Amino acid sequence: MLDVKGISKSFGGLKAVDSVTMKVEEGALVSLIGPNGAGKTTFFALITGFHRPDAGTVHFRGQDITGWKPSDIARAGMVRTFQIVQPFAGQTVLENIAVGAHLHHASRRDPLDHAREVAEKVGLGDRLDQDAASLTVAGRKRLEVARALATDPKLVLFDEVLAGLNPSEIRDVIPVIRAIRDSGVTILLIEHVMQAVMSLSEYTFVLNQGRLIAEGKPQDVANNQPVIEAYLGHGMAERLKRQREEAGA
Ligand SMILES: Nc1ncnc2c1ncn2[C@@H]1O[C@H](COP(=O)(O)OP(=O)(O)OP(=O)(O)O)[C@@H](O)[C@H]1O
Repeated sequence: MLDVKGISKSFGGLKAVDSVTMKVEEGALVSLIGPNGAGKTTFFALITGFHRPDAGTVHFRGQDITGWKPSDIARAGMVRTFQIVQPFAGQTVLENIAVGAHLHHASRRDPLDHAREVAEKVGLGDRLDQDAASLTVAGRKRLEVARALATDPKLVLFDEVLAGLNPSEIRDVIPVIRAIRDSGVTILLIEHVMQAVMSLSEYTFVLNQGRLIAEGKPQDVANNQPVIEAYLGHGMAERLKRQREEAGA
């Protein structure tokens, strides 16, 4: 479905994304993790057309989409969410969702009907007429998911949709994400909430300082020495191992 080869992006002297290669299969639910500043959001921006790569290619559903505009990539079926959710002020939840639906359904069907269906899916069905600006953080996150879904994506990129939520809100949203995948949408998510990474994703990619340093099943990746070092600092993997051995001895 998604085939990224050797993609790179520098800002001044900083290599934010450094020759990253990644494949996501159709129907997968995979995650992209890494410490702050690792390049995750920049990677999303590169593959969805918000930044132009310095090098590398992006193929989506067999088509070379490198350098395409975000709106054309969305029309081809790939959309991203944003970390900072900014609803259109003065508009209702329904209207906010319908903006995304309009992108695809202008000539086919009523965008408001489609938006209603999407709102149900993400648990906003009872808040359709509320001013979107009055939603709580959790509500705004659901709205961001809904706006992406309203474009009828084949692949959706979620950028920290669980950030800022409390544990019970996270528990509520995890089944929503799973249901989206089960409805046939492929998902790649950036996530810091490890509970979600572990329980949701079947496969994980790890970025550090712009480079892909590990990939595999989340449980395996979490025990991978370079990954532990990237998160906790140099020498940490060895120290943890020694602690575990001492505790077991
Ligand atoms: N537009 C920009 N101009 C200059 N530097 C940038 C720009 N966007 C990102 N960077 C830098 O690129 C690096 C990667 O940033 P990015 O936001 O992609 O990381 P991230 O992994 O998403 O981090 P976080 O988990 O904190 O969101 C950082 O050092 C950041 O400061």
